[in-house]
Amino acid sequence: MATENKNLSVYDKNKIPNAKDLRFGIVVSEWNGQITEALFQGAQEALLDCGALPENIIRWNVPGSFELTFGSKKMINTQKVDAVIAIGSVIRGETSHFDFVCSATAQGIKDLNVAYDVPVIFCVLTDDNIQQSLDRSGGKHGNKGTEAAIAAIQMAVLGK
Ligand SMILES: Nc1c(NC[C@H](O)[C@H](O)[C@H](O)CO)[nH]c(=O)[nH]c1=O
Ligand SMILES: CC(=O)[C@@H](O)COP(=O)(O)O
Repeated sequence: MATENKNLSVYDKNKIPNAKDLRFGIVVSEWNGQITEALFQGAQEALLDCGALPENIIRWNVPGSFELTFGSKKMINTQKVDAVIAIGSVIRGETSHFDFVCSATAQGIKDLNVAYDVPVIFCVLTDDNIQQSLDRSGGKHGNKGTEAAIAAIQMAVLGK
């Protein structure tokens, strides 16, 4: 199902575990800050709505999406979190740099999920234009940050 057929912000709170005892790290890329701030707001609001305590949400900023892997690894190694949400916005430019940044970021975050026992949620928009990014960070398709927060809660309690 493509995003256009699903609202990223819709969740059934009754089916989501309470997050009051969970600690979350959120690593936010500063590239395309208008978009990543909206994604962060969506994620933070959903975590709080599901019972997370404000003091249990630790936010770090990194320069760009490529640095999300290192930032998430350092968050895991130093902050005793139950899940990490990696937030980024990559928008295609004139060159193939987009492909390398997207691929490296996706692979890097996947590698963290293999190497560590802390889930790292891929909340990185990889869009062809700014409108697609706006539509997925609080626009007509909802907020990917909300979706990522719900996934973070679900993965944090998986197997417990
Ligand atoms: N063009 C975008 C970037 N580029 C920067 C890289 O992510 C990285 O910070 C740089 O190559 C230094 O290592 N990053 C984004 O997050 N979004 C973009 O659209
Ligand atoms: C995703 C990128 O790195 C891209 O926005 C950079 O733009 P350009 O390919 O025009 O240098």
